[in-house]
Amino acid sequence: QQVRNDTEAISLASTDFGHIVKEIPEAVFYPTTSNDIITLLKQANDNTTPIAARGQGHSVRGQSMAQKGIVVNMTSFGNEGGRIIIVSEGSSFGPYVDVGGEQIWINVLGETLKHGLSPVSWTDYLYLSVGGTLSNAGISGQSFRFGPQISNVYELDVITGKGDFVTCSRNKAPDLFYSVLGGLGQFGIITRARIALAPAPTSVKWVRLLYNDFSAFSRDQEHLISMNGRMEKNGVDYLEGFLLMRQGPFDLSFYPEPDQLRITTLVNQTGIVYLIELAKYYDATTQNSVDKDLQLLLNRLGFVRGFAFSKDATYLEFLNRVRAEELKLRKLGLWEVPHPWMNLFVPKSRISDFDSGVFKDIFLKNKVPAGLIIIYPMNRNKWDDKMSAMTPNEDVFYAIGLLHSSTPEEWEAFDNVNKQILEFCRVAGIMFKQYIPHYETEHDWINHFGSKWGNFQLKKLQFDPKKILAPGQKIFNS
Ligand SMILES: Cc1cc2nc3c(=O)[nH]c(=O)nc-3n(C[C@H](O)[C@H](O)[C@H](O)COP(=O)(O)OP(=O)(O)OC[C@H]3O[C@@H](n4cnc5c(N)ncnc54)[C@H](O)[C@@H]3O)c2cc1C
Repeated sequence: QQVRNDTEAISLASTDFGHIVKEIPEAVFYPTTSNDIITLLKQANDNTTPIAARGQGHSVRGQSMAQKGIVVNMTSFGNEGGRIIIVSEGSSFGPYVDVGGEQIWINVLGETLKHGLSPVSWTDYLYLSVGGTLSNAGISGQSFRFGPQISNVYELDVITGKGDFVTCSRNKAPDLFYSVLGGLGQFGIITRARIALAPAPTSVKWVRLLYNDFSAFSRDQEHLISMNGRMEKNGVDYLEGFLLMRQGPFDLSFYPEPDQLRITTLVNQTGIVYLIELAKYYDATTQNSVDKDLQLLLNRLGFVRGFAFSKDATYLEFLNRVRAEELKLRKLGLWEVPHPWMNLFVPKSRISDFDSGVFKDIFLKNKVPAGLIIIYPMNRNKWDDKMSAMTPNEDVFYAIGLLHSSTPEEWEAFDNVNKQILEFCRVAGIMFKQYIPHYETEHDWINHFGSKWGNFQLKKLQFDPKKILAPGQKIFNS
């Protein structure tokens, strides 16, 4: 059945991973072909019905919801067409894969690995849809070298808000291509993406290094991302970072049991331990040299001696690492809980002020439970400013994820901490950008898009003049 308004379909479409916002649609539409979506969008234009594509609903603030509108549940898409994931190896720009916008990245990886190939840029968690991550940017520890996922797209099929089917790329209908990438679902529904591939490694050295000093930590992170050529052999293949804070909570399961106590002691002594997580990929041809290469690299870094931990994983295990966390949390009933998450991009020139004002003052001093805090730098020249995604205006900026899980009673307290952080940045004049942004007033959106706002508005008029798409973002209907 293509249109459903039963309780099950409606209640799924009126919630998301955030468990904070609830917006109830009139109905949920289950398309199988592009024509289904075209017909729906043409009708919706006639009636000005709000329409939201829902990939996996892993937004945290209702971005894939449509109050009194129609949610397009993309999971049914492609079921009749058979064209879901196709790997092509011979082309002038190298191997690529054509994937449905509804596909989740774990399945893209599974298919491409059968050919010994893999996308190069990832998100930490792979059960997100291609259309959903390309509507934001898609970032992870590979972004410093390859850019976000949106930098690795060759072509898209998009059904615009007007209901027109358009194949677009840097050369063909480039306005639509650039608008849609990072475009928060405002211009069209992505039904296919052509994504760059490269030979896949088989294995990974997965390393964590502990620091008790922020400046040594950030210096090393910035040094590691400066080695960012596509074929770079001496650097790392993945780089992220985390915080371990005295007040917790933190998870020590990565580390050998005999080391866990001394890690806890280090955290208690210093209050905050900064942790670099890096990975070096290898395969049969490099397995004899990878340990030596890694050692050479580590010798030059300033982590606390004796606090380097390494393990081997398959490439698949490593990329799919968050799945193991998900399954653990699900078992404890801690996955489907409120997630008042906030992600920021902070310019390198102000990162140490952010450390003092947010990590040391707001969190540590006030003993605020910190949840998972992720922090790692990226190179802006790997992003394409013609795309809709926003970054700070500096060559290097840090992605900071403040990923709290909470009880239904407590999420507002965490959200108040988020507000305090935003206020701190405002007062300190830190020119950050929100990633996976959440704003509720036009004024804030104008501020977010800065000099791109005029063009963003124009493209909205061109591709979705009735402003029916992705109302849950609250950009044009706040
Ligand atoms: C556990 C977890 C880990 C995460 N880790 C990362 C990470 O490491 N890096 C990162 O970058 N992000 C990460 N995210 C955030 C994630 O990338 C975004 O929330 C993304 O939007 C989720 O994809 P989705 O398929 O669930 O999208 P949805 O929540 O379903 O949709 C998001 C937006 O995209 C629109 N949309 C959905 N499908 C389409 C389509 N086919 N065409 C056009 N628009 C569409 C929706 O209307 C909505 O506005 C994480 C999220 C979670 C829950």
